[in-house]
Formats: sequence, structure tokens, C-alpha cells
Amino acid sequence: MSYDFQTYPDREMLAMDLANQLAGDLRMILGHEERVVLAVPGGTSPGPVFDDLCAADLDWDRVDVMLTDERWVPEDDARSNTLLVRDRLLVERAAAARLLPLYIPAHEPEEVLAELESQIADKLPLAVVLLGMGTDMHTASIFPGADKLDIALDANAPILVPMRAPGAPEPRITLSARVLNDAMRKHVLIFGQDKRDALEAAQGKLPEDAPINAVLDDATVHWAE
Ligand SMILES: O=C(O)C(O)[C@@H](O)[C@H](O)[C@H](O)COP(=O)(O)O
Repeated sequence: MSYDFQTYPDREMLAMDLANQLAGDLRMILGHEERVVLAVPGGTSPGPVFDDLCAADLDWDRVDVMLTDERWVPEDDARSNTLLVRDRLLVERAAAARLLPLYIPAHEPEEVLAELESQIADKLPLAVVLLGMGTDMHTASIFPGADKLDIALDANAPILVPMRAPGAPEPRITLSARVLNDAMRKHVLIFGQDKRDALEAAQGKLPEDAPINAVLDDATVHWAE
């Protein structure tokens, strides 16, 4: 397994440069595809990247944007990744992009799983994916110790996997590792020494213990203190 590790002097420069790289990847793939899918994470790290990426000059009306994973909370909840994407990415030029939902109001993700999958299935493979990582080495909502970890890591995994994990305060829904890995370009965004140490500690571990390892091959990791 090999990946590229890019370090930046600070988070602001990382955000600008990464937004440029994502826009460049999308532009390149749009050169030979009618439509492309960009999948992005939630959480706290990607906001500044979205703030730059939303202004990129590209054919956003040919881009489908989706989340790599969602927390099972209403769309107006501060923890909703959909809310983050609507507020910070699908604005300015990127307002012309189409959102592929990863949330439909329902008590449990299982109730609407088939409906969500049906809206994604014919759009795959992902063109570009941006992933985050936690210090427990989870990525998307593929957490160590999660109830459906084996399914999410399986080579024949379904597109979406509902997930409950000790490290997650609410139920989640996540793209499986197979779908994330099939992306034409993969980027991982991590901030801080603790995450850099966690990524190093992941080396040589099985994806069951360090789920990030399931998606790292050929990825570019972007890091700033
Ligand atoms: O919804 C989520 O929580 C994610 O998509 C998740 O995988 C996230 O990327 C990491 O937990 C890092 O989160 P931070 O950027 O907040 O550290």
C-alpha cells in the first residue's frame, strides 16, 4: 500500500491548495465524462476547504455532490453533515451542483436505505473523494468496533452501510470501503499532530483495527499542524 503525503505550512494554505487540487481533478474528469460525483466528509476539518472550493471555476451543473457518510440527525441539527455541505460547499458557483442526499427523515437509517441507494447506484463510480480521519483511525463512518464493520470492509459490500459504533454518538450511514476505493481520485484531509501520529500508528494494521487502511492505497494525504 502506498500513498502520497503532502504537508503544508498552515491550515489556510492547505485548504486553498487542496481546493485547487479537487477542482483540477473534477475539471480533468469532466473532460471525458458527462457528469461526475464528488464525495466529501463532514466533521470539523473540511469547512475551510469547502469555503475555497465553492468558488472554483468549473462546470458545477455537471457535478453531483454527496457525503461520504452522515450522522442520523435531522438536517437542521448542528451535527448534520448535510447542513455543513449546504452552508459551506453548495454556495457561490457550486450552488449549481446537485446534492445526492444521504439523509431522508426517518427514525432509523435502515428504513430508507434502499431509497437512498437507488439514487446513488447509477451515478457510481465516484470521480473524486475527500475523506477525513479520526484519531481512532476511522474514516467516513467506518469505525473500529462498529457493529457492521465487516460488511463495510467487504470486497462485495453494498453501496451504503448503516453503522452504530462506540465512537459515534448517533447512528450513521456510510459509503462502504469498496465504493470509496473505486473513486478515480482519493484525498484524505487531516489536521494536527495527533492525527499524523494516528496515521503512522495505522501502518501495518488490519483495516478492522485501522479502517483508514482500507482506503489509503494511491490516495493523497494532506496534513497541516
Ligand atoms: O461525519 C463525520 O464525522 C465524518 O465524515 C468523519 O469520518 C470525519 O471525517 C472524521 O471524524 C474527522 O472529523 P473531524 O474533521 O471533525 O476531526
